[in-house]
Amino acid sequence: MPWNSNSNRKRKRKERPKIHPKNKYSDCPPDFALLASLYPSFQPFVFYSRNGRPAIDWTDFNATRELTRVLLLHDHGLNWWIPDGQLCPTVPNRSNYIHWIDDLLSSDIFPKTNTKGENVRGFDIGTGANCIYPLLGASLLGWSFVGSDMTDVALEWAERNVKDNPQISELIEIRRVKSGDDNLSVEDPHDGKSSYCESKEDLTQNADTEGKPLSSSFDLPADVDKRYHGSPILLGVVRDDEKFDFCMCNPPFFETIEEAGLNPKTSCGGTPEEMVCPGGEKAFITHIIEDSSILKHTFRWYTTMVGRKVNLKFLISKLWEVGVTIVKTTEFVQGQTCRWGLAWSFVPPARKISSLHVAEKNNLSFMLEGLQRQFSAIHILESIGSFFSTSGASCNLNASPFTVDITASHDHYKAIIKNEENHCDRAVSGEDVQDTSIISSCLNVPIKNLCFKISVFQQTPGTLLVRGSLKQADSQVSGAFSLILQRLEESLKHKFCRKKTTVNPS
Ligand SMILES: C[S@@+](CC[C@H](N)C(=O)[O-])C[C@H]1O[C@@H](n2cnc3c(N)ncnc32)[C@H](O)[C@@H]1O
Repeated sequence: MPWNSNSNRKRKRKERPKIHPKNKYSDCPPDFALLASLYPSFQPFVFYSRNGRPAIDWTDFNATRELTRVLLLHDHGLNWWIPDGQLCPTVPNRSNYIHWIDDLLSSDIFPKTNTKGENVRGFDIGTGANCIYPLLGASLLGWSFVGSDMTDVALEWAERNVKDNPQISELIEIRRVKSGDDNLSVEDPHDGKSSYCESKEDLTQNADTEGKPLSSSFDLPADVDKRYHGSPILLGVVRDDEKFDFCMCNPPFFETIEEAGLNPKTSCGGTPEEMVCPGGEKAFITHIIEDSSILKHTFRWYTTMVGRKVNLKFLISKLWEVGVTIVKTTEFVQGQTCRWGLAWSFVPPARKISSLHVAEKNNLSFMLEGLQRQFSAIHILESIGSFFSTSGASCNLNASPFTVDITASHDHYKAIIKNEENHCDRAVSGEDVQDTSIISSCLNVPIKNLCFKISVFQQTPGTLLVRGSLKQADSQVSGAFSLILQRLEESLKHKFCRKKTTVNPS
């Protein structure tokens, strides 16, 4: 198994390039011999293989649980335990997800609302008895959390794991999601009283006769049983007045417990309640997407783990259908296990506005991700040509090396901007109102001829980079150039990517 001798470490690190660089274990995997010498309770689980390397039996639940306990204690100062059979998390693996969320929050994709690390508030969907994400997020980064779950054992042990760590206990609230028919309320396990209850009417506005949510865009093809019909996930659990920076989720991945018990090489426990839900992760995450399309700006980022790549593709197409503004994915690899991280948001990206202020730039680029399969670089290039030529600008298209040279007068420029305003079903959020007023003032200032080149580069299948290079150095002209590039980006995404251009205000 991983994390043993130096040579093995090097080999494994090469094989597992996806461990996050900020992960405590990326350069320094756990040292079993050291841990065994420091923690006598761990010692019985460590043996030395023929080549003298310390190892543990990964098929022994007690061994993996004890390893998690000592790692949380030794490296994070956390007291932790779970009862027999509950899902046992691997600490390096779970830390990767936390660091990825930290990257999302620190990126400049959206306008900042939090100073890094301050008052970041997360929601862990299905925190489990192990409560691993709130414990790691609070101890590594000082984040506060609501951790939801619905089984008695998960709630009882998550509470215990929080209380046993007084240094961070104030940061974590464990919230009960009621299961069963009367599942439309949540309880605070501290006092057992219902702390929130959305009216059944509100929650079943789009419901069938059995109270199961109905949504045209979410119906899983011709298989009613595969639609999620369990307890509420976000809607009905999150309170009206709450805002979060992110939510995260390690969902019940499987449709049956037989499917769940498929990895004979490890024993990480996991009860049917933890591992299984009707329709599996596809149905569970589809329901999160459905909730997010109603809750919208309640969360800056919605995130989840996805266990199967085929589901990832399906879920990404659902996201574009509901009008998200951005989708991000990553891969979490550890040993033999590979999972994906999926993140989305309804917040308008900051770049749209900031590029107006960063008007001095002569080279601007954007990505076209999630291209529909039938389109390639040549289609994009031709579309770029017609985007400019319909406004009267002169275009010289070169199919090798995929460039278009454009010369546009002030009138052409005005036509490009106005045409696209009419064509695109543009957003009406506050930011876009501001955007529109800046555009009007830009259009009224006469500019010289604009000369620029647009180049198209293939990145990966389904992803292209479009770069615009202005041939003049003039701040007034580069402001107009920036606007043109925005319009081009909107137009191409609208035409070629599976994404709606409309951003509905929440
Ligand atoms: C795979 S476990 C994840 C546990 C923990 N977060 C981890 O990563 O090890 C999934 C958890 O989701 C919980 N769960 C299932 N449906 C839920 C719902 N509607 N709301 C909240 N939790 C739910 C299960 O009880 C279980 O604890």
